[in-house]
Amino acid sequence: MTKQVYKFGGSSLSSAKRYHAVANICQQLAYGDAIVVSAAGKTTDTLVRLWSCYHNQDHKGVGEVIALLKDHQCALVSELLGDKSEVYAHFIDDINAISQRAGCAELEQAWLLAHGELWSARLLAHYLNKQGVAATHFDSRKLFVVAQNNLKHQENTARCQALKSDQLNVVTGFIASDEVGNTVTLGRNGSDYSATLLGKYINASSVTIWTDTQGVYSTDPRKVEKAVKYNKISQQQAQQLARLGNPVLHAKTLTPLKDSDIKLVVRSSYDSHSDGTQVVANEQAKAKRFLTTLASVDVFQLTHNNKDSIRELSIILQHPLQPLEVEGNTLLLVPSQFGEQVASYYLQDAVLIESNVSGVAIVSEAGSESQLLESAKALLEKQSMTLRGAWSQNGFAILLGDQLLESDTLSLLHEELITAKQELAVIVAGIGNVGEVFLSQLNDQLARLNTLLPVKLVGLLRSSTSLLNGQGIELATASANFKNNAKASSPEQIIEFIKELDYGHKVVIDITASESFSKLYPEFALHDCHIISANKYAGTAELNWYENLRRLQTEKNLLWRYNTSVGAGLPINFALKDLQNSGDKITKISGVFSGTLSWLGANYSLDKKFSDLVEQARELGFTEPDPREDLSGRDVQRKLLILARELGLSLELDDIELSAWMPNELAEGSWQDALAKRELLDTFVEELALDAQREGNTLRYVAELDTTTSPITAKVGLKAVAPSAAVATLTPGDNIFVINSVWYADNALIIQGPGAGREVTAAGVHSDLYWLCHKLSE
Ligand SMILES: Nc1ncnc2c1ncn2[C@@H]1O[C@H](COP(=O)(O)OP(=O)(O)O)[C@@H](O)[C@H]1O
Ligand SMILES: N[C@@H](CC(=O)OP(=O)(O)O)C(=O)O
Repeated sequence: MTKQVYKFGGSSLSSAKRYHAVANICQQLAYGDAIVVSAAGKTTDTLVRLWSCYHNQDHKGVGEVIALLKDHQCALVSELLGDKSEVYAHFIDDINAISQRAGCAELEQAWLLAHGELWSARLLAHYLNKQGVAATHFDSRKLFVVAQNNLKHQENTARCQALKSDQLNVVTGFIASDEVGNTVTLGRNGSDYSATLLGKYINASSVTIWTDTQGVYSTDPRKVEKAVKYNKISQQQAQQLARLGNPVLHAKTLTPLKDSDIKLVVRSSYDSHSDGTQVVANEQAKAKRFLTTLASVDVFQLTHNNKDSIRELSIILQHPLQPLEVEGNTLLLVPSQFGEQVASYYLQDAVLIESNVSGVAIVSEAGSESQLLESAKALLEKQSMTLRGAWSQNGFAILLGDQLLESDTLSLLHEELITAKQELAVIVAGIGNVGEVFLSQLNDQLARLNTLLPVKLVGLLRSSTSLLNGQGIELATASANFKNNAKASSPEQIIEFIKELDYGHKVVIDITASESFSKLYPEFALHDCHIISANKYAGTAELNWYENLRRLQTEKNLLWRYNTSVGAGLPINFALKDLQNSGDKITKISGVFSGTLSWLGANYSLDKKFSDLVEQARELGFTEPDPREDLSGRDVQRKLLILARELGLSLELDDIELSAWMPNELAEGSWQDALAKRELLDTFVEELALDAQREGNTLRYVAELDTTTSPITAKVGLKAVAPSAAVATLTPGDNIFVINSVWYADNALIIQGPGAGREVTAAGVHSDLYWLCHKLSE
């Protein structure tokens, strides 16, 4: 049976709530799997502080830090297992042992630091037991032995056979032992390395690193809001990032995976449903760009490039070192904490040229490093940063100065050097009427879009067939290509395709009118896909579903544009958003929201039979094949709901009062059946029109939303209006949106024009796509 390894970092175990979330993930695992844990939250940092107080003989400090550790762990254990539990008692014994050793100068650093992981493994295993899951905790000092700085792989593989196949195995990360049983650590952040080592030792099929971000991003998403999550990154770039000190993966994580088929994935324990980032073989991922900060490094110049010495020093420090070849010189960048060790290792063979400097590294596709370095230099100099060193080499560039880079400087660099290169993959669903026109316009639009960011069409979908090509589909021949090469495809296949797309950004453009397709939107969001929809179903779906989708999109920084779902190309949603963003408060929206009903309203008069007019409209292609879909008013009701939700109102479709432009008796059977009873329709309309005429009014099919009434008025139906009213003087077929707000109180803002039609709708979708590209490139 194939086994899997799951590693939960400190960020995933920082509180009782987080342990609970981790336990929920573990519930899904199979017995025999291994779970590698780090110390909870910042426990290792606290233990390092304790060591430093002890080392400096700061007895008061020792007491204070021990109290801190006690507070944190006791709270965790009490909340999860109670203070009468075996784990609680064991922890108290441990802390007493630490205090006692500190008191009699017998503390040993690695032994002390090991406690964070020991506490986590014990607590998680017992907490899983409490939840009915069989789990045992293992002290990895009994599994991983190191001799002269080298792991004894053969022996360790044999030792790891001790893991149980009928339980979950919770193993401490970060720690190992030497040949005589003394504790050693694998370096800060070393639990990632423990996880891949264990993966190798137990021949696991995958190792999943669970952390607090949804994967590996173009830069730290906590510092740069617009950081882009990558679905796939190459092992080479992951390694490069890690060597430069990026914390998302420890520098040695990839070493045990060399020449193995073990998959490596980074995922978020905060959002266990989302895909993470797969770290794949170099040829399976496009080269990406990354920014990573460097804090407190020393730069040494070596008198000669001795690769063996660098390798040996990396082993001693448990930190892979990255030599830089600059104009015939070899430079070595090391975290300042190792500066003294490096100096005493090399003695006269290395000269310290910069001490305690900070800055940034850019990891990029080969060939662009020197250009990126020059651009970054110019940007940083503009920010008044004095550079102490700037170098580039195959695959990366480094810029160092006196200060750590602030978020705004990082964001600027990210915007100028990283985002600009992210490609957008476009999948167009629905290539019928409007879709065809959209595609034919896309060719011309591409030049404009490409000035913002590179855009590539990768998928064309119809209801049950699709043409999918992650490398890109030639636009000029796309329609013919679809006709000849489209294959039957299920929603699952489409989702899988989207999941695997190796692009910085992805968007599904939904030009279908399919409710079942709209149900896939949450899946699109889970796979980091933006959405543009002309389709009205998702925007008017049941509130709970709709709000969950919105929440997911917000959490993942995803954009959803749906301007054409109301009023085709008319910029109605845009206008509402814009007014609200500029501080206005919209009080009322009313108007005629259907081209068909607009045409019928403008052309009807008492000297005509309404049913004849409807038939005429149907023959002209102005109605749906079954005109009752228009006459029911359901479509207008959906449009009003989309606008109401745009204003932040939590309404359901049925909260909007609906009266159809036909009597209920006509709803049954086919349109032909309804036509057989056409006099019912004619009388229904005639009576209402006569009533209106008596008051000097005329009939229009109107949608109305008024937020100033209590309760809110939201209704759709026929209304008698003055012949001079804006809704009555409309060009037949046009839509009109009448907006009242605090600023447009007495004199309404009116948006009017064709609210349907292939060209304007397709152009409206392009407007959304342009907006999306603009936003992504900002
Ligand atoms: N490019 C990046 N992608 C994702 N996270 C990053 C990146 N660069 C820096 N980070 C930071 O790495 C952190 C995860 O590393 P770490 O705190 O060591 O996690 P853990 O405790 O799970 O091992 C994230 O919280 C994030 O702030
Ligand atoms: N607890 C150790 C090891 C580790 O890997 O931690 P994390 O997985 O939280 O980065 C450290 O802080 O260095």
